[in-house]
Amino acid sequence: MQLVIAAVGHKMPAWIEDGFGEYAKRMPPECRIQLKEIKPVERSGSKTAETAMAAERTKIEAAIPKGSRVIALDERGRDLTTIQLSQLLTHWQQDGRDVTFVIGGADGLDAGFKASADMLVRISSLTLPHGMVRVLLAEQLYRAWSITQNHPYHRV
Ligand SMILES: C[S@@+](CC[C@H](N)C(=O)[O-])C[C@H]1O[C@@H](n2cnc3c(N)ncnc32)[C@H](O)[C@@H]1O
Repeated sequence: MQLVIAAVGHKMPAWIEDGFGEYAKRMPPECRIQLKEIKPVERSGSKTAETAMAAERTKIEAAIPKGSRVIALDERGRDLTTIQLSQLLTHWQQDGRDVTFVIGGADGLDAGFKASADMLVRISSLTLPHGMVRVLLAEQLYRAWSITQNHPYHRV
């Protein structure tokens, strides 16, 4: 199983890249995180947020591996505890399908895309900057994996 993070946004500041890299590099080969950055669609002239998000949706869908389970990140999504995430990770590893987490851009994710995702998940009920979401997600995936391994990183 491969974990993919498809994230609208590129040219992130070094502190985001370092933070993401710190957790991504800790993941074992059988649970590697692959980051696919999607260049945001330019917001200009008559383009509405909806038009831009629809164009980003097309690029996001092109980045999702065929057959992958899709988890959309959204502040209105379902709350998961880290333990629940670790249980999901175990389940995903057993069924072997890739899992793609999708992080939207400045305006968020296209409504139709969110409706079609397998799951809508939030990290908090606060609106977070998209760069920070990829760092927090990578840390939570590492923490969830460490729980499945009884690794001392996670303390109850
Ligand atoms: C700046 S936010 C977009 C905010 C946008 N106004 C909205 O309503 O979704 C950019 C992306 O970061 C992710 N994001 C932001 N806050 C989040 C949270 N609390 N939980 C999960 N994902 C979040 C989502 O994928 C969102 O599309």
